[in-house]
Amino acid sequence: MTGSAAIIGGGVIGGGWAARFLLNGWDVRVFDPDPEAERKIGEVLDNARRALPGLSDAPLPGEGRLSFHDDVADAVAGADWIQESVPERLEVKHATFAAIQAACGEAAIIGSSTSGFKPSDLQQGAARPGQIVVTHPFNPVYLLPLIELVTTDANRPEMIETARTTLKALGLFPLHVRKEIDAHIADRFLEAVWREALWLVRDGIATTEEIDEAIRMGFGLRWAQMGLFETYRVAGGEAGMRHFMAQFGPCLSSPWTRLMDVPEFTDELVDLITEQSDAQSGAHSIRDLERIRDTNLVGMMRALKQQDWGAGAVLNAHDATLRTGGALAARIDDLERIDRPIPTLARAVPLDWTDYNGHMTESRYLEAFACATDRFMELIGCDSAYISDPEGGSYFTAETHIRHLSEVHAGTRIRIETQLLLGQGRKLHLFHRMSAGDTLLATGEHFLLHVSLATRRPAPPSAAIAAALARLTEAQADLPWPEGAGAAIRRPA
Ligand SMILES: NC(=O)C1=CN([C@@H]2O[C@H](COP(=O)(O)OP(=O)(O)OC[C@H]3O[C@@H](n4cnc5c(N)ncnc54)[C@H](O)[C@@H]3O)[C@@H](O)[C@H]2O)C=CC1
Ligand SMILES: C[N+](C)(C)CC(=O)CC(=O)[O-]
Repeated sequence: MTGSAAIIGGGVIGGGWAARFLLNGWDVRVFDPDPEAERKIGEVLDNARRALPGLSDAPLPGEGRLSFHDDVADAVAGADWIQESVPERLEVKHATFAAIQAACGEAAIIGSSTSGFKPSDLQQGAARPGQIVVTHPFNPVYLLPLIELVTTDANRPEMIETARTTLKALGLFPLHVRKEIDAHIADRFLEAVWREALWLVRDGIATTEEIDEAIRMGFGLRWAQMGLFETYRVAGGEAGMRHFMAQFGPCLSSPWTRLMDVPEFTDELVDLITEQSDAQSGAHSIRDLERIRDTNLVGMMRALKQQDWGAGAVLNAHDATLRTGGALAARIDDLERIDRPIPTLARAVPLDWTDYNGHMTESRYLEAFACATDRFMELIGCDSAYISDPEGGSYFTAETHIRHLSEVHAGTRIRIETQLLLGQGRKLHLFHRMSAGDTLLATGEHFLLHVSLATRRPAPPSAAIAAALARLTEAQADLPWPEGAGAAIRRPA
C-alpha cells in the first residue's frame, strides 16, 4: 500500500516520518518554515537509507518522490495521510490543524506526533474533529516500530481501522490506546524514569554517565526484548508473577523512589546535566551518535528477527507482506520468462553486513548467494515441504567460487539473477550474478548434489524437480556461458 503523505513540521520527528513514508514507496510533500529544513531532512534521509531498507529481508518498494512546499495548503493537496509534527504547543497545533483542514481532502487521515496532548485536546475547535488522531512515534521514527494510536469517540471505527492498516503497511506497530490520557502510555514511563534520573543527578548520587550505564548494562537490555511484566514474571522464579509481587510489592511503600516530586529546573541543575552530558558524549557529533544508535538498533532488531520475538516478529510479519507483494516468483510456472537468468534475490544491504572497511563483508556475499540458491531450489520444487517429506531430499553444496568485482555499502539495493549451467540427475550447477543498478558487484558459482536425507547419500531428485530442471535447461540452452564461470584463481603475473 502506497500513497501521498504530507509532513507538516520537518524537524527531528517530521524528518523521521518523511523517511519512513518515502522508503516505503510513498510520495512525501513537506512544509516547514525553517529555511534549513531541506538540508536537515536530507541528512535524516541519508541515515535512514543506510539503516531501514536493510532491516528487511525482503525487497522494499522503490522510493517515493520528495517535494518541499511553501505553505500548508500546497503540501496537503491530494494527501492521503497528513502527519503533524510541529512544536509541542497546543496553540501552534490548533492553528496548524485549521490550516490543514482548510485545504485537505475529507478522507485524509491527520495524525499528530504529540508526545503529551490527548486527541480530545487536539480536536477542540477543529472543523472536522473526527479526522484527527494521535499517532505518537518514537525516535528514530524510520527504525522503531511503535506508534501509539490514540483516538476518541469522534473518530469513526472505519477511520481507525484505515489508520491501523496504513501504519502496519509502513512496517509500524500501531498500539491502540483505548483510553486517552496525557502523555499516552509510553511517555508516562519515560517521564517517570526521567524524573528519578534528574533527582539522582541533582542530589549528587550519580552522574549522567553512571545513570546511562545502569540502564544499558542491565535492565535496558531486558526491556528491549521482554518489556516490564514479562521480565518481572521471570524474576519471580518458578512461582512467577504472584511470588514476584509478594516479594517486591511491599518495597513500593519504602522510600525507593521520589517519583511523585519534580525537581526544579534551576540554572544550576541544567548546567550540571549539560556539563556531565558533554563530558560523557561530547566527543561525538549528534549525527555520529545517530549513526552509532542506528547501527546498534539494527543489530539488535535483526537479532530479535532471528528469534521471531518482540520487535523482530513485527519485522518478520512485515517482510511476509512485502514478499506476497510478489517482487520474486514462488515457482518457475509463475515466471513470465525462464529463458534468461532468473531473479532469486532482491534486498538492501543491512548495516550488520558491513565491516571495518565500510563495505559489505565477504562472508555476507556467501549468505546472499546461499539465499539465492535457496530461492532457486524453491522455484524448482525443492521447498520446505519436499525437504521435510521422508520421501523427499535436498541439495547439498559441494563447491563454491565467489568473485568480488565492485564494492557495495549499507542500504544499497542489490539483486541476484541465477543462470542454470547444469541440472541433470543429481547434479546442479548454478551461476549467480549480484548487481546494484547496472553495476555487477559479484558472481557466485555453486555446484550442488541432490541428497537423500534418509541415507545422507547422493540420490536423484523427484520427477517433478527433474522436470522443472529439464524445462529450465531447454529454455536457457542458448544463453552464453557466463564470463568467469569455471574459472579458478589465477596466479598473479
Ligand atoms: N523529539 C522527540 O524525541 C519526539 C518528539 N515528538 C513530538 O513531535 C513533535 C515535533 O517534535 P520535534 O520534531 O522533536 O521538534 P523539532 O523542534 O525538531 O521540529 C519541529 C519543526 O516544526 C517546524 N515548525 C515550527 N512551526 C511550524 C509550523 N507552524 N508549521 C510547520 N512547521 C513548523 C520547525 O521549523 C521544526 O523544524 C512534537 O509534538 C513532539 O512532542 C514525538 C516523539 C518523540
Ligand atoms: C522526550 N519525548 C517525550 C519527546 C519522547 C517521546 O515522545 C518518545 C521518544 O521517542 O522517546
